[in-house]
Amino acid sequence: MTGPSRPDRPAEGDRPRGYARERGDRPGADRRGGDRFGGDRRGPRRPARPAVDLPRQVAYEAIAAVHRDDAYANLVLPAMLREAGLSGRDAAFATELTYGTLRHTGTLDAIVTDAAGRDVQRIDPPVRDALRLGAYQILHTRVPAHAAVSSTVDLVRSVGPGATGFANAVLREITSRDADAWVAKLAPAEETDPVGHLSLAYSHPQWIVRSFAEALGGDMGETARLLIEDNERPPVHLCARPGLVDPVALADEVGGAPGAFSPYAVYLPGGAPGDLRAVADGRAHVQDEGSQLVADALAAAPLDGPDGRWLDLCAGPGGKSGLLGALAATRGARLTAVEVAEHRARLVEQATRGLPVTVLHTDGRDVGSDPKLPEGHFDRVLVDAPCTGLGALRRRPEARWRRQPSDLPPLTRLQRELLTAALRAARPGGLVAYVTCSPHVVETHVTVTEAARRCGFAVDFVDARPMLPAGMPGLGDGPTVQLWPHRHGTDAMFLALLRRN
Ligand SMILES: C[S@@+](CC[C@H](N)C(=O)[O-])C[C@H]1O[C@@H](n2cnc3c(N)ncnc32)[C@H](O)[C@@H]1O
Repeated sequence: MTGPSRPDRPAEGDRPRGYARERGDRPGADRRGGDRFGGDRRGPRRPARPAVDLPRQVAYEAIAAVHRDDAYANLVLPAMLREAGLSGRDAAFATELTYGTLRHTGTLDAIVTDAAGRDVQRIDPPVRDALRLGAYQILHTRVPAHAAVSSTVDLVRSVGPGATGFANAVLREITSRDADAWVAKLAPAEETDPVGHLSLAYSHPQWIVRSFAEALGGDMGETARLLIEDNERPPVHLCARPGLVDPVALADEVGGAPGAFSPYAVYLPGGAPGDLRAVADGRAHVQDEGSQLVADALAAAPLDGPDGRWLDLCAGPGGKSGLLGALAATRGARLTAVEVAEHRARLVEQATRGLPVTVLHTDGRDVGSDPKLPEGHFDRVLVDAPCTGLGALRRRPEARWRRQPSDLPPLTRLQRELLTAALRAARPGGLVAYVTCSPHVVETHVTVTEAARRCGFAVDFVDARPMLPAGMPGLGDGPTVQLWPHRHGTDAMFLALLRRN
């Protein structure tokens, strides 16, 4: 690996002048007391001349906050956009830069390492984040290369002034190839190391590529299509709550389109769904179509005997409880929604206001010991278990780099315990839906099989496929269902339907 020759490359360990986090300075902060984006908090706001245009400055700040403070991009970015007064195309550009850079970080880091001739981890963090942002613009946007380079060098001038020459040289080297040519140079051969190849080509950690490939039966071509989909901007779906609004009418109202599969889904063209009247007044909520389908499948499954007591054992923040609560209202049933985290239990209360839902702030594993969660009591039980979230990576751009294989053992233990509790909560003949937004087989098939084997009473698998819309393609051989972004346009939700005997 060689880097460009550059006499002005900072020496290893050089801390650029003026960069003094230990004094409380933050990259981009105005040392005279101004805010991050040029305002002066000590006096009346006056126009400031930022070194970099605001969308790039905001994207940089969001990326830096994710890496420096372990922030979540989907939480910090909207606040930063508001603070900077960005909207419309500028906000969309800042969002694209932030999310795109975070998603592609693995591949961008390999390219920066090669172009710099030094491991990206040894570059000062503010300069490193600026280079990632610059590399993303060069390789994945229509920003002209010279503009991407000069704006990034301007950014480095404010966040790591000693490194402008270095940044300029690295970025120029990156412009020497397009994204495909960089992958051809740096990725291992597809034939000898397919996982390593896909990992570098589509910017996912190898262990995640391996787990997707396993869940897709070893089909590397399909795995590649999934990884590509994970790098796209995810669609926004609304759930038109049954009994409260018709989805076609809702689609008209919001300028969207009825969904392809869920009878409640409306696809939004863009914008801020939180601002919609239908969401504010509780006729609809934001929810991936796959989440709607798995919750609806539980409600749709045939059941002998009473059908008035429904339970959601992992309810926060309340998306599936919102749909199940609305369905319960149309069928004279009542939903008990359990959530262990207090603030999330409050979110469930907000999400189910006006619906026949009782929210319990308690541990779902307390079935049998909590008098409000008696054993053998419920007709339909949902356990939407805490999981790695590998099926929703397109919605959380930094998540793929944060998750580790070591997250699996504690999560799968909890999943087994919650599913066992759900089976105990169901009455004989009652139905349990086990759901994850992860396709990792350890969280799906292994968890379900183990819990069913060890729960202490007989359990049957119910074929879940007929509970999904007729004609829905790509549902596999059953009895469980795995949805996929690249097949169905949904998050990768897993569903197993069990009947307690
Ligand atoms: C995947 S989320 C559920 C999403 C929810 N069903 C929805 O559609 O909005 C899992 C939830 O389970 C909660 N949880 C984790 N451990 C729990 C436990 N022992 N008992 C009850 N809830 C638990 C988490 O706090 C989290 O809110």
